[in-house]
Amino acid sequence: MGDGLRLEGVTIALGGRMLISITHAVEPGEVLTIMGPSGSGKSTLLAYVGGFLDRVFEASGRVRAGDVDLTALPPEDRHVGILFQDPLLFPHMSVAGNLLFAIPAALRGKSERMRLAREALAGVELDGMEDRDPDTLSGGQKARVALARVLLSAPRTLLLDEPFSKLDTELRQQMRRLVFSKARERGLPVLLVTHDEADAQAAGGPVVRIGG
Ligand SMILES: Nc1ncnc2c1ncn2[C@@H]1O[C@H](COP(=O)(O)OP(=O)(O)OP(=O)(O)O)[C@@H](O)[C@H]1O
Repeated sequence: MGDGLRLEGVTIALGGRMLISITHAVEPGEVLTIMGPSGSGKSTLLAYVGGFLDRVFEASGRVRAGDVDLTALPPEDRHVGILFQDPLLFPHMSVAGNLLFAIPAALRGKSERMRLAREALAGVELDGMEDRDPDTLSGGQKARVALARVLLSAPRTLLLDEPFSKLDTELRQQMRRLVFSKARERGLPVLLVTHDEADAQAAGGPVVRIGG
């Protein structure tokens, strides 16, 4: 089981106006849903956790994963996995290429890397799709490749920025189940940003409402 995530006295302001003020603990496998009107600062909070907040914002407070203070680390050392609205697959690489790219560099053996990529594809019910071009996949399949890729990157926490919003109702339900079950299996704490109350309900965890 992984570590929990703690937001400790996190405040983010823009031009002297306070956008976010939050203290919250997220248990391993738990989803904290963050809701609020457009422009309230939801994506900004994820950027702070990921370490890529634009310098125009004034931010303070700590983000900890277990005993590790993520705020003291550069983004590449935080091991934070992110899924956005768009799957953001590299179009010039095969599905396997997109997956291999995410595997930590320390795992160098080619056949071992390929085995992990195949296993990750099977884990999102895309067995045998490794040679396909992303362009030839459906929206739901692309979303699952993006999920497989983020899981392969060995994240210690998952940030979800409206990752279901472009999927139709049925696919959205499937994708929610898949993402939340993977997070539970691996004991990953999750921050989910969404406008959709049904996402929050499916996530089953606490909901924080910001702004408005
Ligand atoms: N790089 C930036 N420079 C200046 N202002 C920014 C920047 N990025 C975001 N903002 C502003 O910060 C505020 C919060 O934006 P953010 O994207 O976090 O909102 P959000 O709640 O995620 O909105 P939405 O639901 O529309 O995605 C907004 O007023 C936005 O205009």
